[in-house]
Order: sequence, then structure tokens, then C-alpha cells
Amino acid sequence: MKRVTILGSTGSIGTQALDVISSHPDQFTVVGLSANSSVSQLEEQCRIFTPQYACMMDETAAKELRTALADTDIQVLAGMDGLCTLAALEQNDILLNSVVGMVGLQPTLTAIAAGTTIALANKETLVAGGKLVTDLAKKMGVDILPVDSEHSAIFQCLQDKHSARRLKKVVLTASGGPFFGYSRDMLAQVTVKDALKHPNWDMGAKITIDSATLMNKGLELIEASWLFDKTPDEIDIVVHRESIIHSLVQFDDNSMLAQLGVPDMRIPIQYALTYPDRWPSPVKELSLADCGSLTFARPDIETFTCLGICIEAARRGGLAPCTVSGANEEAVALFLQGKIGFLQIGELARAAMHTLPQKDVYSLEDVLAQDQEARAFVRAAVGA
Ligand SMILES: NC(=O)C1=CN([C@@H]2O[C@H](COP(=O)(O)OP(=O)(O)OC[C@H]3O[C@@H](n4cnc5c(N)ncnc54)[C@H](OP(=O)(O)O)[C@@H]3O)[C@@H](O)[C@H]2O)C=CC1
Ligand SMILES: CC(=O)[C@@H](O)[C@H](O)COP(=O)(O)O
Ligand SMILES: [Mn+2]
Repeated sequence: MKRVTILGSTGSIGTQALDVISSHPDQFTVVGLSANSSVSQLEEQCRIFTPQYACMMDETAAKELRTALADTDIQVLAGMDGLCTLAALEQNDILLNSVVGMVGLQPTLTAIAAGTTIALANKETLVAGGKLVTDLAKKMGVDILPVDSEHSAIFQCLQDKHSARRLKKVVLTASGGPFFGYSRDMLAQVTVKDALKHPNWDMGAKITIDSATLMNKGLELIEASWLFDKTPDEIDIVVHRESIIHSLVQFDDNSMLAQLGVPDMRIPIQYALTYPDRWPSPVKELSLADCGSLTFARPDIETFTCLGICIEAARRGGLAPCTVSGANEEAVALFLQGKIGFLQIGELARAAMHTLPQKDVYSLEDVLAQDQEARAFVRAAVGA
């Protein structure tokens, strides 16, 4: 029986993880669940999965959940302290971190410090604080199991340890998002509703906007650089509209391996939860004959500037990726509120990286402070 805590259980990844767990009721038990403010959804999950602990990030929501679950033994915690308590529980065999945004960093570090294996969906954690996370994981001998589909694909391609020593490059596939082929003039006109229509994946709002700007692929390049110890020049991006090949690796002899499957996050989620084993899956089989053809193209980095911004941030290192990620989080929130246009997201992220002072070597406090600076920079730039 594997004991799992899920941070962000009410989101896209969290609910799919609970679906995976429901498919294997005899093999998993849920220790803790968390959400930001979705009280009734978390209450429902608690009644089905009966964890020992629940946590609401929002304090008022935590009070409401405590009242709602008063007839149960479930202990309801609140805020960042509550998230970190869940992350540090000694009952956890594995922590799935599927909260969205920089808020995931402290729970990730807390779980690693407690020696707990992490299934990591929260990519902002590695973008903002990659060195802190990977250094601590090495020191503690803790596995970080990637959940992001591209990184899970690469991880799956590296299971032959002899070949893994000869990894030359990783190749991230990108769907190209809903605006593939658009010009800058066309991008200037797109609406929030247009940007929320991902061609292949059903995901939370923030990552869906990131996919539309190609910021997601840039964040994934930085995430991959930490997970697989590669420089930005050793990471290629190829547009693959069908999202069937989830990513590839290239070895020293130029042989390449790829991982394929239907675009359904329950495959990488389950692989992280069952690693190194592979269990039967509720996900349907991939039929290559039904796919017909698979296509590949170079990303248009001139039009989709966010990808280039992340490559520059990765090359600069230090706090530059944290600055870009924090500025992007704030800009995406403003875009979703209708306060800025689509193209301003990249402009603000670039301006934050070029304007704010950076540090090459950083502590957790530096990362948290830089993230706040980047957000404040964006708000001030647009008068929000
Ligand atoms: N969705 C996907 O297919 C993929 C997602 N990822 C990554 O996984 C992470 C989660 O994405 P996704 O599931 O789409 O996101 P969602 O927005 O669907 O879900 C986010 C979850 O985090 C909770 N949450 C939101 N804000 C906070 C906060 N401030 N503090 C604590 N908890 C919070 C939400 O609670 P509430 O419901 O109360 O708001 C919800 O449970 C992201 O980092 C994303 O980039 C990576 C690959 C694929
Ligand atoms: C499912 C997943 O991992 C997402 O990060 C997905 O990759 C988004 O697709 P694109 O960023 O390639 O559009
Ligand atoms: Mn991805």
C-alpha cells in the first residue's frame, strides 16, 4: 500500500491523480489533500478518500472546511504552514506536488528535507529555485519524479542507466498552442477565451495561457535543465502539433528514443506514483494507424518571444529564471482578468528580467523576495 499526499488535489493534475488512485484502490491510500479555496470540492474529495489531513491555503476557506468536516476525524490545516506540515508528514511514501505557481517551492523543499520522494508537477518550483531543490535532493538522496508530460517522457527514455550516462541532448516537443502560425499582429487581437482553448490538453488556466504564449515550453526548458543536468544549448524544442510524442532523448551516438501515448496526464501521473513499476492504466491505447501522420516544425521564436526570454534566463542563470517566472505569473493573472493584452505578457517578463537587479547565487529568502519584486514590477508597470 503506497501512502500519498496530494497538494493541489482540486486542480487538473490533482483530480486526475485521484482518478488514477481510484483505479487502484487496493494499492494506494491517501494521507493528505489540499486546495486553495475550493471548499466544497475538497470536502467531497475528503469524504471519498478519507485522508488524515486536509489543508486550505486560504484561512477563511480552512475555517469553512473545518466546519463542513466536523463530523469526521480529518484534521484541517491552513496556509503555507499547513501545506508544509502536509509535505513533511512521516506517513507519506510520496508527495504529489500539483499546486500551481511559485507557492509550491517551500512544500517541495520541506518534503525533500523530510526525505520524502516527490512526484513533481509544479514546474515553477524548479524554474524559480532549481538549484536549491536539486542540491537538497542530492544531499538527502531523494528522488524527484517528473510528472510534467515532457519530463516524464525523457525520464522514461532514460531508464537504461548505461545509455543515460551517454545523454547528449533532450528534445522537448511543443504543441504550438492555439495560435500556431499566427503573426504578431494577429496575436495582438486574441482574447482570453481564445487563449484558453488548448488544442490537445485540458489543463488549469495558468498553464493553458503559458502554452499559448510558449512560455510553458520556456519554463519546461529550464525545468529540464535542472532535472537532466543539461545546458540550454543541449535542449532542443520541436513543434509537434499532435502531442503524441511527448519528448525525446538523443545519445552520444546520435540514436534517439521517444515516448509516445495519447495526450492524457494520467499516464505520467501514474508512472510517477508507481515508479519504477508500471501498472495497468485507465488510459486508452494509442493507435498509430488512427494518428495517420505525425508532424514536426521549428518553433517561431521571433513571434513567440516568451520562449526566447526563457532561453536567455536559463543562460543568465541565478535569479533570472525566478524573475521571469514571477513576472509571468503576475502577468498571466492580469491577462486572465482582462487587464492586459496577450503580447504584454512577454513584454513584461522581459522587462522584469532586464530591469531588476539579479543575483548569481541565491538562498530561499532571495528567491521569495525576487518573486515578490518581479510581481510588484509587473503591477507597477501596468498601474495595477
Ligand atoms: N494540468 C496539466 O495537465 C499540467 C500541469 N502541470 C503543472 O502542474 C501544476 C498544476 O497545474 P494544474 O493542475 O493545471 O492547475 P490548476 O489550476 O488546475 O490547479 C491548481 C491546484 O492548486 C491549488 N492552488 C491554486 N493556487 C494556490 C495557492 N496560492 N496556494 C495553494 N494551492 C493553490 C488549486 O486549488 P483551488 O481549486 O482551491 O483553486 C488547485 O488544487 C502547475 O505548475 C502546472 O504547470 C504540468 C504539466 C501538465
Ligand atoms: C500536458 C503537459 O505536460 C503540458 O505542459 C503540455 O505540454 C502543454 O502543451 P504545450 O506547451 O506543448 O502546448
Ligand atoms: Mn508539459
